[in-house]
Amino acid sequence: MLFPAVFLCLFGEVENDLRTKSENGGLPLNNNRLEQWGWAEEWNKKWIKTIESMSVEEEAITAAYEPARIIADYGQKFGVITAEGRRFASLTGKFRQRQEAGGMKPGVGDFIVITSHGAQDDVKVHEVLERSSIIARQAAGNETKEQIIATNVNTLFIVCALNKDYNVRRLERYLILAWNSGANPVIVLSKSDLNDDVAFRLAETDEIAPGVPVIAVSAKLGIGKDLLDQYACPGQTVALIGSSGSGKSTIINWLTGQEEQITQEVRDDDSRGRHTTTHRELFLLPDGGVIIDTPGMRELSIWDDGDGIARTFDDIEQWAKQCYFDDCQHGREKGCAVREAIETGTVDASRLTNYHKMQREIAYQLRKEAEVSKRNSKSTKNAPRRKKRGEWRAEVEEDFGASK
Ligand SMILES: Nc1nc2c(ncn2[C@@H]2O[C@H](COP(=O)(O)OP(=O)(O)OP(=O)(O)O)[C@@H](O)[C@H]2O)c(=O)[nH]1
Ligand SMILES: [Zn+2]
Repeated sequence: MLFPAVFLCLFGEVENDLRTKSENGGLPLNNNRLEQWGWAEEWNKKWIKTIESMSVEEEAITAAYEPARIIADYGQKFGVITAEGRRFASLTGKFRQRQEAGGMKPGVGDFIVITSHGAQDDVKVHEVLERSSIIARQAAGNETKEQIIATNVNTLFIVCALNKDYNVRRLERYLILAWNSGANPVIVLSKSDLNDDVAFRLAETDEIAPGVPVIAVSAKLGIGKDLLDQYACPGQTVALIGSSGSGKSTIINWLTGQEEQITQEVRDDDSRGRHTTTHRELFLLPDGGVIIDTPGMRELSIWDDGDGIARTFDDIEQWAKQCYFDDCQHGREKGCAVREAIETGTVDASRLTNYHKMQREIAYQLRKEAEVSKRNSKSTKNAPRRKKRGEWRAEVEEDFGASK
């Protein structure tokens, strides 16, 4: 046994002894509630690491630290799964201070360290375990800020309907986000009943997403569920992203076997109402595993801090290595291998256009970010007003124009 301390009883009797801080290494074998919600072996290690790095905070003097998972974000409060079931939780004062000082914000999917006194609303969030993946985008509006969509996701379903919503350029945008997240992307072409030539669309999508599984499903006709089930299985966390109306909620209902999303319990006490709770929630799948719904996106500005562009446009980057000039922009330069690939029909011209566009967008974000931090470091008194609508925004809307 690798971690003899791991299986000490953490959930049963709470030991008020401070020894529990270092000894309560993880989950007892006979408690499978968090395992149902995606807790796997790797989290035991992360749990020990986190607990050992923490001091004993005020709340932890009378209650031991316990693991939990965030399943919903209501703003001030979070919906969490603890050993006892669903609870509302809030950040400790110390955590909030850290966050206000620019520290990280917990997100849906996070495994966390809590203290609980058994009461419904008394759960405190002390710490977040190191994430295995972060699905994030550039926050809507003109702020330069990362917005976390979901964390600790194994597979990301990029959902695109096989109707007029279908748009390969938008899929490329989602792929950049996916590759940056650390989750494995799977493209799900939904509403296959609305298309007469699904095989054509599958092939077309394959071309722009080398190495990414592409599947077609119809929730309406019940076709392709087995293709989704291979990812949505025990111990796995799946999240869905895609435009508004692409069929994400319908897929969740289909996989969970629920007509209504099963959040009533939490929603009843949620003063912020129905709308917010139908979004960005984590649901349990009947055979194990969890699935996260995310809001339909009207726009998606990518937040590139990884190799998302390089992986999404790997074919272009490979051709570019063969260009005559190292700094070739693939315009009219002599000996451009990318142009040649386009002329021979190997690469689509609009794919190159999108590649340039995504690079411009990221460069613009980075410039803006630099400006903001420069401005923040000076007096804010004479700071120039923000532009209302940047050029990048118009380009994002162009990609999302067809969707609601
Ligand atoms: N024909 C057909 N329609 C579908 C299918 N799946 C979903 N729809 C319809 O598409 C519409 C949008 O589906 P939703 O599941 O609400 O889409 P969503 O992506 O969750 O939308 P947001 O919540 O706005 O992000 C609904 O009217 C569904 O009935 C399908 O397989 N075939
Ligand atoms: Zn070139």
